[in-house]
Amino acid sequence: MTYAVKECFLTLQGEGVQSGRRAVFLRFAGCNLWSGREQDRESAQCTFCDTDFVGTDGEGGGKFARAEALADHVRDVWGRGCDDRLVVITGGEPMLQLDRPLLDALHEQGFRVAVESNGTLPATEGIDWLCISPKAGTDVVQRSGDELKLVWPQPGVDLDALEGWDFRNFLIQPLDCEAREEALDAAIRLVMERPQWRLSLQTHKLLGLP
Ligand SMILES: C[S@@+](CC[C@H](N)C(=O)[O-])C[C@H]1O[C@@H](n2cnc3c(N)ncnc32)[C@H](O)[C@@H]1O
Ligand SMILES: Nc1nc2[nH]cc(C(=O)O)c2c(=O)[nH]1
Ligand code: SF4
Ligand SMILES: [Mg+2]
Repeated sequence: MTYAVKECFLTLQGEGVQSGRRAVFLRFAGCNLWSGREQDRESAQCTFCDTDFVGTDGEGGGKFARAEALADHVRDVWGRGCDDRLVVITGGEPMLQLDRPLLDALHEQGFRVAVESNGTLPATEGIDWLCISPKAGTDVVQRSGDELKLVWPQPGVDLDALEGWDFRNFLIQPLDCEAREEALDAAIRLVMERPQWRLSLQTHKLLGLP
């Protein structure tokens, strides 16, 4: 399997329960809910994406013919001499490309592997931290994991149904858009009304980190 990587860089995890941790971000190219082209955004299944995941031309991106070569690249981006290695695999939609050989190769290099997925594809066995971020109107098949991170507001989402899914943490993340202040207010209101949810801010954006 050849892996198409948009970019691979070292930063802090900005979102969710693990936010603030040093992590290599491995961003795969391509998504099953949007082509990534602006002219297709309105007709896409996911219309609010904040990410460029098209092609392999980003920092640390490229095509990798073997899992071991990609895991070596991730290790090099992490740097030498630090333990507690963490890689966050995202995209695009990572479950289009993340397979068992890559998970094994990353574990072999001493990484804990976190994944950010839209949940429309079943997660590969062996992921250490699974974050699912459902999109309204899509068929989410992956209904268990470590954190469910819902971008808000999203018309058409059934919160009562989501609360029945098997997640250890329920997070609400304000939609980054022109109306971001209204989105933040709506997210805070939701947490005040439903205390099992916690606020997730995109702290890397506040900090000017990638
Ligand atoms: C770019 S997505 C890639 C992973 C996967 N495709 C997914 O949607 O979960 C990474 C995270 O950013 C969130 N996200 C995307 N666009 C956003 C926006 N405009 N505001 C807030 N969060 C956003 C997604 O919901 C997801 O949790
Ligand atoms: N710093 C930082 N943290 C993140 N957490 C999830 C991200 C993503 O795009 O999946 C992301 C990202 O793009 N940057
Ligand atoms: S599913 Fe994720 S990567 Fe795909 S368009 Fe939506 S937010 Fe972006
Ligand atoms: Mg991002």
